[in-house]
Amino acid sequence: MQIDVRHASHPEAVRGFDTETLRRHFLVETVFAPGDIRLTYSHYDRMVIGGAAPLATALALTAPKSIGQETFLAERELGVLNVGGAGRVIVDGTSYSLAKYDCLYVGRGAADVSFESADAGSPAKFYLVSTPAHAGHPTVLLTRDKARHLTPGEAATANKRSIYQYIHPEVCQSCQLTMGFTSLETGSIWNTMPSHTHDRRMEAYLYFDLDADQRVFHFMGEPQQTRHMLVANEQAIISPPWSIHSGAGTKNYSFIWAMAGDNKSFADMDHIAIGDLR
Ligand SMILES: O=C[C@H](O)[C@@H](O)CC(=O)C(=O)O
Ligand SMILES: [Zn+2]
Repeated sequence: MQIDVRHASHPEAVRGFDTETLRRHFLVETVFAPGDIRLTYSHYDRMVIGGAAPLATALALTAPKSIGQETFLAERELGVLNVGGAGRVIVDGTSYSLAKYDCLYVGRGAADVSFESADAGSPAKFYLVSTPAHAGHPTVLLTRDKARHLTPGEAATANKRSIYQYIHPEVCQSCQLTMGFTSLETGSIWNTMPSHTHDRRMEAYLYFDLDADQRVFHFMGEPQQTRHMLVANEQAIISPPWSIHSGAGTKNYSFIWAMAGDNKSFADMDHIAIGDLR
């Protein structure tokens, strides 16, 4: 297991970042390393994102020094969403089967968490998001049919999409974590346009189901100081609370979004008119 610590950047500093510096601070190039767990610890709201990609043997979630606890979830909650083949997450001896697009919420205090693939030839890819938590909520398996399903956007603006909300106040209890995924229809390429910010919460995206030779132009930055990063399949971005987070793909794709901060609202976004972006 490896953990990469990313400190928070002030928006005034980010105005001067070149491409490599932007990518070093805000892009996670390797989320899934076969047979390993890779984590990135962001100091924005202390969100940890990463991937568990088990092959023939199970992978255990241990507590690196950055977490400061005996066990990873001693003071944290965890969301797991599978974007690979079928697999299992074992939490304190209880095994949960996750097909692709299934999600598991693991409450604070779970001591032993491990990940297995059902078939090493078609390995599971568990995307992980963990945030500090000060109460224990029940661990719950959320299959795709349990998610809240929204269908915003239009073909004319190339943003017709399905949003599946899993770790969401109407679906499951959590302390501060919200998590789900969004899938664009063929021919639609824009996510989150018009853009928004929510300084109350940071956000992270994992782009997936994107063809290997295609890319997403991910837009970030203050609304009048936008920058972009070119993102490939199964790469993640960290979105600071002050930043827009919108993407335009060279083809349709999906992405897992997750947020942490002062509330779990989806209704308080600060929208930015397209004409006001710079
Ligand atoms: O604050 C909410 C997040 O940015 C995502 O839920 C947005 C999203 O999935 C979309 O517009 O497609
Ligand atoms: Zn957002």
